Amino acid sequence: MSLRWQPELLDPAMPGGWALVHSQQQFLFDDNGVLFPRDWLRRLDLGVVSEQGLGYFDGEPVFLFELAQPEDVPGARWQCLRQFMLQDGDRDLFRMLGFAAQIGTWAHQHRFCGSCGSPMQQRTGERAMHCPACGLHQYPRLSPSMIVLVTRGDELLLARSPRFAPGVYSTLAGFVEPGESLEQCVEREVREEVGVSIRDLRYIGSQGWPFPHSLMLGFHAQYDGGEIVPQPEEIEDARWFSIHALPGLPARQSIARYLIDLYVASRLGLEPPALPR
Ligand SMILES: NC(=O)c1ccc[n+]([C@@H]2O[C@H](COP(=O)([O-])OP(=O)(O)OC[C@H]3O[C@@H](n4cnc5c(N)ncnc54)[C@H](O)[C@@H]3O)[C@@H](O)[C@H]2O)c1
Ligand SMILES: [Mg+2]
Ligand SMILES: [Zn+2]
Repeated sequence: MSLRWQPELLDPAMPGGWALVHSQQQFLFDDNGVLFPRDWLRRLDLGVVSEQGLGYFDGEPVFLFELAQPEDVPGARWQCLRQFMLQDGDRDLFRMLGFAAQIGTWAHQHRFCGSCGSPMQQRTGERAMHCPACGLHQYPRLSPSMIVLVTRGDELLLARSPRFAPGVYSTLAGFVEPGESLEQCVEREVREEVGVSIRDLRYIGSQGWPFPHSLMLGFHAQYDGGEIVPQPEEIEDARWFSIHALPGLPARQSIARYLIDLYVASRLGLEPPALPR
């Protein structure tokens, strides 16, 4: 893995450095990019709700200014995290922004103790919020989610959610529920979303996914039985597609796309793709 982006717990009391400005899944940027001199940003007097030391980009310390809402800054604009992902450029930059968005949103949403309502404080020495009144600790939130490509020989079961861009179909995904194993989650989600049963579940790989705080655990599975019945509201359409006539597919940077490309490559005897990180 590349070394341009290295997360690390930096003390915000440290002087200088660069800073990202984040609010509601958007980042401030200008002609020089998303990193601004931190001391210059300080003088703008923005509505910062949390400042976090994130790590090193190209060896330079990077901090985060989390704002309550996106504010106007002369000469700069705001752009969604998803847009940065789709600009097929710098993977390290996107990994840094994905990390920053998750830490910033988490810090913003844990300013007050969920147990007693007191203001929380940032802990020194670990990435956690701490309630001085009742002792509660809160760590950055991660939601394990499974994602699975169901296949039947040369056919792939792909579905579309009403949220997708027109014509795009993808693999099935869903959040793990308390008490369930990943295997049970995959079987349940496939049953709920398309009504079919599966067998020969095989774990393929994982991907951190900052929309909004998922850890994607990717599988291949074989179709076992049942007719496709799309889940009302969640699934607009689901069908079998031949590997020779695929519809619009998810972004190259997603593990959804990797699961599809990997299977197609194996059927066609092609070189396997690399797991996006
Ligand atoms: N990287 C990829 O390739 C890829 C592809 C597809 C989906 N995903 C991600 O997988 C995750 C799950 O996919 P889905 O949207 O199909 O899930 P899903 O099928 O479980 O349905 C989403 C709904 O589940 C509910 N929900 C249950 N637990 C939740 C939790 N912990 N956080 C938020 N909502 C919760 C909400 O009502 C939400 O609207 C999402 O974060 C999505 O962005 C990633
Ligand atoms: Mg789903
Ligand atoms: Zn408390």
